[in-house]
Amino acid sequence: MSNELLSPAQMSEADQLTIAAGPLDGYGLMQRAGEAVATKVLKRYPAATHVHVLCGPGNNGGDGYVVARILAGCGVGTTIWASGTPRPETDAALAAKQCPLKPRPLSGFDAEAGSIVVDALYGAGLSKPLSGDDAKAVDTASALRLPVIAVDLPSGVSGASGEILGRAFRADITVTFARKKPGHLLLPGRERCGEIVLADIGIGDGIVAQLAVSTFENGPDLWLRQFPVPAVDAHKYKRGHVGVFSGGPSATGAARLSALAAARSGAGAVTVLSPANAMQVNAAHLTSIMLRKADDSVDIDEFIGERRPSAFVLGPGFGVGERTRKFALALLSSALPRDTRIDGLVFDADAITSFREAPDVLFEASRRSDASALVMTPHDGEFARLFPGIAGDIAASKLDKARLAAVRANAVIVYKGADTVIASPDGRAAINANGAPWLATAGSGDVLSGLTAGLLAQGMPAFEAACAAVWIHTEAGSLFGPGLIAEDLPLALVPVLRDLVEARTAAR
Ligand SMILES: NC(=O)C1=CN([C@@H]2O[C@H](COP(=O)(O)OP(=O)(O)OC[C@H]3O[C@@H](n4cnc5c(N)ncnc54)[C@H](OP(=O)(O)O)[C@@H]3O)[C@@H](O)[C@H]2O)[C@@H](O)CC1
Ligand SMILES: [K+]
Repeated sequence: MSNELLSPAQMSEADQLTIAAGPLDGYGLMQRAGEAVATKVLKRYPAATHVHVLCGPGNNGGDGYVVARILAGCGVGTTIWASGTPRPETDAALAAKQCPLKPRPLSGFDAEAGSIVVDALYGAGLSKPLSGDDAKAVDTASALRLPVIAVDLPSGVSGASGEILGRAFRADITVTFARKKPGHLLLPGRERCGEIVLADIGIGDGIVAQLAVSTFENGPDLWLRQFPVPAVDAHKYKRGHVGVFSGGPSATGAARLSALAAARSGAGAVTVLSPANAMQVNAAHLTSIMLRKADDSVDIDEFIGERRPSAFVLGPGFGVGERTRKFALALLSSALPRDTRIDGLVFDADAITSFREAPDVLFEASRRSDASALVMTPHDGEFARLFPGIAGDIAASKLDKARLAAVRANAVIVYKGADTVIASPDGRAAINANGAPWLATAGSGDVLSGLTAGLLAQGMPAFEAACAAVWIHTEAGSLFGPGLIAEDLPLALVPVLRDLVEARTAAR
């Protein structure tokens, strides 16, 4: 699997394991890294008049000296601008010695139009904010609008978190090695990477397998095997039944969007559970989707007992308050194995906000319930309401925060945004990078929660269902493009679902 994401510490471990296994040593890996970058420069910018290679004091700079040596050897006008000198007897020092070009101090960095910048200042070893000549070099490259190829990461971007330390280059291309790092996908880092090119430098899949990686880039590779494809003789109730709770008479649209998405996902039956006073409004807008009154927990119990639903959505348009808390807790206690078996619960929007004063009540109930059954889908504001301590931890990345929250809540957390992170209480996490700006529209989250419930109802495990729903949702948004409104989304899911079903069937 090549969708693993390696933290800088894991990358260095992979480096050490590869060296220990032979035949490549550290200098050999550096040669390969430099070759990969130089090849990209030559291919992508064959008409470049001059290449300026900015080299830092560590191994990222070492890669830079290799790039400069190769380019100069190919007859490309090349200048090295060095920020410090490599420590003696390191691979970087050897790479600098092997390079025939005399470095100039970075303080004097200047360039002419038509030239290219190779940023090899800092990569995995970035340890503090860029300052002084380094920061000035970022400003110069940006003011001159020069194309930038970054080695491993744009200098200034943290590979672990995607944070920008002080200043960072805005690369057109980032060439990274073996596997991507979380900082390539998390914002704001992702925006600084440009096109990301993954180069094989001799760190094999077997080496990566030894690292027991639990962070992934979200994509079908991660969950296609569990993606539901109905059997030929599938009865509608065998394909899962989703219950979606509706708000009052003036707040029913969100539930219907959610219900439509659940139906499109392939669930065999979907019921909108409506307060008595909103039954007429809902009835006027529903056709294939069923409708049932649900005013209190007795109604919920009856529905569960009679219709055996396999998943629920609670939250969209439902309202914040005591009634929502009661419904949420009733559903969680229904998910207990001694009671009716429910495959999945999706709590979104108001179901999350309703527990802002007492999140532990929710977490306790989820701990008592079937741990794998609950998926919560907070955006930034909702996340901060439910997990104020975690949200305020300035040392934690979005990836760390989602992971901590998943453990705290004993639930799969879909921490939404343009870089949605999905985290499971078992430690696995995925970052979604096929984000579409068109999805930032009212009601889009309601569609996501319905889609997630639809996949849960068809037996997909919670982490995989959440990852699949997020990916499908963003893919559909990208395909639809400009003009997208939430009403379009359930139908826009269809071509994405069709491709997945085909891929799944072909893989059988
Ligand atoms: N691992 C692999 O598989 C392979 C890795 N390879 C390459 O190695 C790179 C990692 O190398 P690396 O560990 O030497 O770190 P690197 O990014 O060069 O920086 C460390 C130096 O910079 C300094 N420094 C940091 N931030 C600073 C700042 N803001 N301002 C000023 N100084 C700062 C830091 O100082 P210190 O923190 O020690 O005070 C230290 O001296 C990796 O990205 C890839 O390109 C490839 O060769 C092949 C295989
Ligand atoms: K760099």
